Amino acid sequence: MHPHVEKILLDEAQIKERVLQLGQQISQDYKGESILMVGILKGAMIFLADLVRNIDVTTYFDFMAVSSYGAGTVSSGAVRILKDLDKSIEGRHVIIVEDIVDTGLTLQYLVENMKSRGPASLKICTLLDKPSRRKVDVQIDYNGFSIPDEFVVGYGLDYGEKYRNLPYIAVLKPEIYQV
Ligand SMILES: O=P(O)(O)OC[C@H]1O[C@H](OP(=O)(O)OP(=O)(O)O)[C@H](O)[C@@H]1O
Ligand code: HPA
Ligand SMILES: [Mg+2]
Repeated sequence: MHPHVEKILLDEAQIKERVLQLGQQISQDYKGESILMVGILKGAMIFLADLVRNIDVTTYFDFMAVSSYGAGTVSSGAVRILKDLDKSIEGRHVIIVEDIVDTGLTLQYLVENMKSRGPASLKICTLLDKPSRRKVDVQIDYNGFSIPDEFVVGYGLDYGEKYRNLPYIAVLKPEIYQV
């Protein structure tokens, strides 16, 4: 275990099993269609990479990068586009892939933004949901795990850009968040 980690919330085996289930469910729901998975950088990168390997319908990728947290643990509330999609999503079956839905502000912005581009359908898939922190109502179609109100890192999620490479989802020791 990494020395900065206080506790592991979800270990590698739990994540692997749930990601497999989500992939199977998406494959079933989109049978005969092709899907465009839009990964939200950087956090969703690892989840997306594992998820798509469990999907057996025709799958395309695109990416968007937005940022609202900067270096801290509190959302600034203002969502900035750092990288936009490469191509039009008009008429496509789009799934937004997120690592976590916390206040919901990022997702609300993304859903409104993408709906205006005329996809054939739009669904949301997130690995983690922190429902107790929600500030705006957002509909999640595929959720890996609901977690308590703790700032988590690992499996793509960062604190100050660190810890994304941990293979599990963990909470850091309090003294790490304070510095
Ligand atoms: O529901 P919210 O309160 O809006 O929080 C969720 C968003 O915050 C994180 O992104 P971040 O801005 O940290 O970018 P990152 O993925 O590059 O770390 C996370 O990846 C989600 O996109
Ligand atoms: O708990 C979290 N961890 C990392 N990034 C986040 N962005 C929103 N919530 C979180
Ligand atoms: Mg972040």
